[in-house]
Amino acid sequence: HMKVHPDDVTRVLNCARGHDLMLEIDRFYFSPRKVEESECVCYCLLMFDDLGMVQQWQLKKDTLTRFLLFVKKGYRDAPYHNWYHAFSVFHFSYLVIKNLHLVERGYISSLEALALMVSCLCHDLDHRGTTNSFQMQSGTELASLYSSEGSVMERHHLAQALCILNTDGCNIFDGLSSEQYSRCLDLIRDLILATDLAHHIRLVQDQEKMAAEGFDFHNSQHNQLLLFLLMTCCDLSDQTKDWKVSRTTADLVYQEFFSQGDLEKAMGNAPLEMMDREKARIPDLQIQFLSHIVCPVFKILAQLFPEADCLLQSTLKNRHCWEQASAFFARRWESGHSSLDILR
Ligand SMILES: COc1ccc(Cl)c(-c2nnc3c(C)nc4ccc(C(=O)NCC(C)C)cc4n23)c1
Ligand SMILES: [Mg+2]
Ligand SMILES: [Zn+2]
Repeated sequence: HMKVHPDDVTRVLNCARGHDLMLEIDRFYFSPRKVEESECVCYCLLMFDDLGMVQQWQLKKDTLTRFLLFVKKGYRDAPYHNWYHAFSVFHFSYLVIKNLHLVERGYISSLEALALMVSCLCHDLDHRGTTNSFQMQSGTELASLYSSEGSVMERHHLAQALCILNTDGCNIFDGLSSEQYSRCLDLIRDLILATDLAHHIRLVQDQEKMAAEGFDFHNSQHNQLLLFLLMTCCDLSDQTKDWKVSRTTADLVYQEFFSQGDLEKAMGNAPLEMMDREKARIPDLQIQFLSHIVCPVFKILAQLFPEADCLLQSTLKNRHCWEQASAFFARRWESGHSSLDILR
């Protein structure tokens, strides 16, 4: 089973002690993928501290460090769904809490902010780089455990998160009252399960209605819809960065998709076109994904928070880049070329 060495904890605590937050780490345009892997855990500590959470929730730094190291070890080295994805999703939760002033303005409570950040860190734990439908179709052990409830992978990510919290010396919430503790675990459960895109697609019309009507601070439904929206925004946040990050992320996602497609073909199942390396047209698929999923989500966020307009603009700019790439490839596909090399 996963182990964390005491020297690792000491090394992170020493790193955090003398460290300031990296310049501009709290800006929306900052890409967390630039942080050295060996410094990520130290920066998680600094971000929790920067938001006053260490103080407010009496988080013990050695417990938090051990928890973070277990979470980092809990991710596999899949092309996309790895520790860096978790770290960047967590970083974006820090950005929205800090830059949209979510707690001070009363949109979410400080406990919800804590649960949001911890859920982001844990939301894809032990991901194998394959989808929920792949679990069901190939009858994996995770499907046999969770397929009756749906959201197979998300239930596994949640189980892994709870397992780490129950590991000796890793319960970061042991400074919370029993009422706060159970509320926090309920939030983490709902927030991790909300990262299933199928769950998001069921809710997005309600979220659009909420943004159109205006956020109602006395409506607990609006509070919950906002928390789920924030989880999806964090999970898709690579698409709010510059073109190089957006394109590189798409590369990694399609590495996973095409590997799954290869597996499905080997098993005699026909993969979705977006998973078939022989058929997928990445620029066109990305235009669809940005148009149908990503841009609508950041449009809702920008309607609720004017400061978030820059995020919507970035996703629209990235979609435009894919449109130009698609037009370019359409000409090349006519003349028989097919590699994406020009995008390097
Ligand atoms: C928020 O939860 C997730 C879960 C899993 C993934 Cl891989 C992603 C994700 N993160 N970045 C990407 C990029 C750049 N392209 C993607 C293209 C298609 C899809 C996809 O799942 N299409 C199925 C359809 C029913 C929507 C997901 C993509 N994606 C997000
Ligand atoms: Mg996921
Ligand atoms: Zn994710």
